[in-house]
Amino acid sequence: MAGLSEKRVLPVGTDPSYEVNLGLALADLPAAISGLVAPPRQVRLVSDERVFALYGGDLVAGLRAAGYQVATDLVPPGEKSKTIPVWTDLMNRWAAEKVHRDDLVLALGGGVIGDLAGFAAASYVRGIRMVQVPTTLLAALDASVGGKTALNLPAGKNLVGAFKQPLAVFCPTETLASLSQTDWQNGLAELVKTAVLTDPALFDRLEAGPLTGTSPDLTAVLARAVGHKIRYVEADPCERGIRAHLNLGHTLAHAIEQASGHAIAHGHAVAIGLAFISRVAVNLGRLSPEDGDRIIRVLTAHGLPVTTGYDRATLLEAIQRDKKATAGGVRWILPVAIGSCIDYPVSYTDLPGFLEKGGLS
Ligand SMILES: NC(=O)c1ccc[n+]([C@@H]2O[C@H](COP(=O)([O-])OP(=O)(O)OC[C@H]3O[C@@H](n4cnc5c(N)ncnc54)[C@H](O)[C@@H]3O)[C@@H](O)[C@H]2O)c1
Ligand SMILES: O=C(O)C(=O)C[C@@H](O)[C@H](O)[C@H](O)COP(=O)(O)O
Ligand SMILES: [Zn+2]
Repeated sequence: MAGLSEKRVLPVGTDPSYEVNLGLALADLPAAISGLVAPPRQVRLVSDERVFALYGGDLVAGLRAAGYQVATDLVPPGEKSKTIPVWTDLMNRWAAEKVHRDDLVLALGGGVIGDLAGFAAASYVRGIRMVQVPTTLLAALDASVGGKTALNLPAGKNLVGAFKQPLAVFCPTETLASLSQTDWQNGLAELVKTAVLTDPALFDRLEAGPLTGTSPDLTAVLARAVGHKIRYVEADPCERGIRAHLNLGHTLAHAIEQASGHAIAHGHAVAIGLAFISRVAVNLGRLSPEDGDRIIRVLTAHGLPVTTGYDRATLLEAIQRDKKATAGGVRWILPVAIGSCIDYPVSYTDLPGFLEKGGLS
C-alpha cells in the first residue's frame, strides 16, 4: 500500500517529552528501541493474541538479536482484556518474573493493549518505562499519543487509569494493512471527531472521499490528526481543561459501550456519539442544520453508524459516571461549527431534556 510507506516524526512537548514516529518499519523497531533503552534489559512485550500472531514472532526475534531478554504477555483480543483481573494477572507475573524498574514495557497492538499495558507500566513499582507500538488506525492517530491509560470497571468505561507518557511512540503503519474493515472504520470515527473538533480543512478532505489504506495522503492525514492530538495534550496533559475537548462525542459513546457490554466497539460508539451531539447542537440553535447534516453524511460515507438502539433510561446511569460529570451536572463538548467546539454544562435536572434533543427518548 503506497500510503503506508511514508515516514513522519512529530515531537511531543510534554514532561517528559518524546517523539511520535509514524511509518517506522517493524524490522527497524529493535534498533530504534536500543537508541532509547540500551540492552541488555528485559522487554515485556504486551500484545493481544491476534496481533502477536501477525507481527510478534519477527519482533521478538529482532529484539533478541539486538541483545534484549524478551518475555511476552499475551491477552485475548478485545475490550474484555482492559479489566482489573487481567491487570492483576499481569502484575503478579511481572513480580514473579522479577521485572525491574529499569526494564521496558512494549505495547504492541490497538488501543486496548495501549491502555492496559500503559496502566500496568504506570502502576507496577510505581512506574516503569513504556513504548507504544500502535497497530490499529485508532491507536495510531489517537490512543497511543498523550499518555491516557485506562481499565474498565463493571460499572463503567475507563473508570480506572493514570496519565503516563510513553518513552516513544513507534507506529509501524505497514501493520494497518491487515486491519479488518470494521477496525479501520473505528479509527475513522476518531478522525472525523478530530476534524469536527478543530480542522475544517481535514473535514473537507474526508467529505471528498473516505480515507483508505491506499489513499496517497494517508500518512499526511495521520500526521495531521496526531498533530492536533499533540497540541491538546501539550496544552493540558492531565485534562484539567481544554484536553476534555478530545472527548467530543465520548459521553454518549462510553455509555453505549457500557450498555452493549462492549459489543459496540469504541470507534463505532464515538460515531453514534458524534451524530447525537451534532443533533443536540442543531436543536439548541448552536450548530447550523447544514453543518449538522454534513457531519452525519461524512460519518455515514465512512461506513459508520449514526443512531443508537438504546433508550434514554438505559444510558442515563452511565452518563452520570462520565469523567466530565460533577456534583452539579455533566460537562458536554458541543460542536458549534465544523472545526469549533465549546464546553456546555448541563444540570442533572436538565439532562433528560438535553438527551431528548439528540433523539433519545
Ligand atoms: N488512551 C487513549 O487516549 C485512547 C484513545 C482512544 C481510544 N482508546 C481506547 O482504545 C480502545 C479501542 O482501540 P482499538 O479500536 O485499537 O481496539 P483494539 O485494541 O481492541 O483492536 C481492535 C481489533 O483489531 C485487532 N488488531 C489490532 N491490530 C491489528 C492489525 N494490525 N491487523 C489486524 N488486526 C489487528 C485486535 O486484535 C482487535 O481485535 C478502547 O478501549 C478505547 O477506550 C484510548
Ligand atoms: O486523549 C484524550 O484525552 C481523549 O479523550 C481521547 C479519546 O479518544 C479516548 O477515547 C480517551 O480514552 C477517552 O478518555 P476518558 O477520559 O473519557 O476515559
Ligand atoms: Zn476515543
